[in-house]
Amino acid sequence: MNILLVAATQPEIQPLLDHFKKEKPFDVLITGVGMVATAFALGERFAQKKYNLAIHLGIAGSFDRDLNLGEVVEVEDDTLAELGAEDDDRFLSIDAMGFGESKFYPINSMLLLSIKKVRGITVNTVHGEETSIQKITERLNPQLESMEGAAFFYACKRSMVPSIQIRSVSNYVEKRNRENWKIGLAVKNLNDFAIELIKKL
Ligand SMILES: O=C(O)c1cccc(C(=O)CC[C@H]2O[C@@H](n3cnc4c(=O)[nH]cnc43)[C@H](O)[C@@H]2O)c1
Repeated sequence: MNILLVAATQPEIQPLLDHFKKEKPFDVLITGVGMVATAFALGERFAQKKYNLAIHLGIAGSFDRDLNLGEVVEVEDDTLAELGAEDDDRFLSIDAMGFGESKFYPINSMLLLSIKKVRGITVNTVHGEETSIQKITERLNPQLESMEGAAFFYACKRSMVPSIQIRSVSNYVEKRNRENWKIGLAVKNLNDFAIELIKKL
């Protein structure tokens, strides 16, 4: 089975790479941060090689205070939150404009994971201001945000590659304060989970 592990940055999956140092039963793609980098890197890779499963691993911000910092979750749908147009004080999604779709899903990977399933959004600009957080909460009520997730699902859908997105909460979405972020904990929990998952595949 050809498995592709995808991450925006290498530090997010370094413990896993160290664990499987000698023999990696998967390929690795470090895309760079953001949707554009992710879509390009995946398009390029999928044109070169056929995969049976792509797994996106990364940290993320949570809108949902019922999720703990460091909690590992599966993103069950992911929306390109900024793709559309302003119509005075209303936001018109790309769907409403009739130009396409903004919400993407994993392609059935047949994996049943015993972690929470959450609604994600994907953004170019990390939310860090109260009014914008309130607005996006009213419009899409997301639980999690990342800068790559929907682009990952999009590329997998276009190439018909079974996909799964696993994220660990590094911070709450709030007025920006990096001191509150628990990146170390999130990376550790994400990698512990992913190592066990890969061993079972
Ligand atoms: O500073 C570090 O040590 C460090 C180690 C690993 C990763 C990072 C990153 O900053 C990764 C950026 C990555 O994280 C996602 N992310 C995390 N929190 C949020 C958020 O609140 N809103 C949106 N995205 C978030 C994002 O997908 C970035 O690609 C640092």
